[in-house]
Amino acid sequence: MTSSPESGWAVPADADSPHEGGFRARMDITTDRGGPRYGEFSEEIRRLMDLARYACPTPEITDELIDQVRALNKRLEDVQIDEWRSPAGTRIDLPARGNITLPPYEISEGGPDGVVASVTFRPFHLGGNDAAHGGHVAVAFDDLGGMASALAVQGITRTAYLTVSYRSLTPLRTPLRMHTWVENLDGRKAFVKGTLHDGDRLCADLDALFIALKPGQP
Ligand SMILES: CCCCCCCCCC(=O)SCCNC(=O)CCNC(=O)[C@H](O)C(C)(C)COP(=O)(O)OP(=O)(O)OC[C@H]1O[C@@H](n2cnc3c(N)ncnc32)[C@H](O)[C@@H]1OP(=O)(O)O
Repeated sequence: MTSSPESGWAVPADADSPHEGGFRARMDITTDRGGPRYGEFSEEIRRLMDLARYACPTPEITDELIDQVRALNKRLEDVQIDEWRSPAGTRIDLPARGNITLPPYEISEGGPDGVVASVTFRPFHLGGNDAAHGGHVAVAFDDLGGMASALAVQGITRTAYLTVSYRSLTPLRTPLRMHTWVENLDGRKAFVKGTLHDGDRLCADLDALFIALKPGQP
């Protein structure tokens, strides 16, 4: 078992792990894990986060909610699995590969010219004054910048640096256009640029370096 002493949370270690360096040496992709309604489950979890972010329950309702969320967590504890086989991150048929920790996005283009996606920051991605938190904007750039670099090097990359310039407020609940592309490929180094637009308005742009991992590199 791999465990986190702070929370007592543990996931079963995979005796036959496909992890041989990088994020995932063998991409074990399937759209079956979690079942046909896994996308609905992810969406309900996001909705839970949205509602919790803006909720102001009475003490009695907080007591009730704790019991209900504990029961839900208990149910999820029973079906824990290692990161390499969890649907979250491998369900390529779902927004953001089914990864509920990412701002949900849907890719419309992905290839040598980069990646174009529609990203929607949810109410729970609030930074302040109804605008997205800058950290969540960086998360979206990291993932889609990582995808553009992975496509360019045809392998796994890791972020060496990532600079986001915030040009105007990024709205919540609005489909936004994110474009990431490799400006320059120099050996293992992929210099990536990116933009995030709300219609014609530039919300943020990206300047990042991703490094292609060597075989076996963690
Ligand atoms: C399809 C699926 C898509 C999924 C996308 C998911 C994307 C998510 C991406 C991430 O979030 S990754 C997590 C955040 N990143 C990290 O945790 C990385 C931590 N750092 C490292 O692991 C290593 O430092 C790193 C792999 C980035 C580089 O180490 P290496 O030992 O492989 O490279 P090395 O130090 O030999 O440097 C290689 C080249 O890069 C240059 N370099 C490395 N780090 C740099 C840096 N920070 N700034 C500028 N240049 C840098 C370095 O100077 C050198 O240049 P030259 O080849 O010209 O000599």
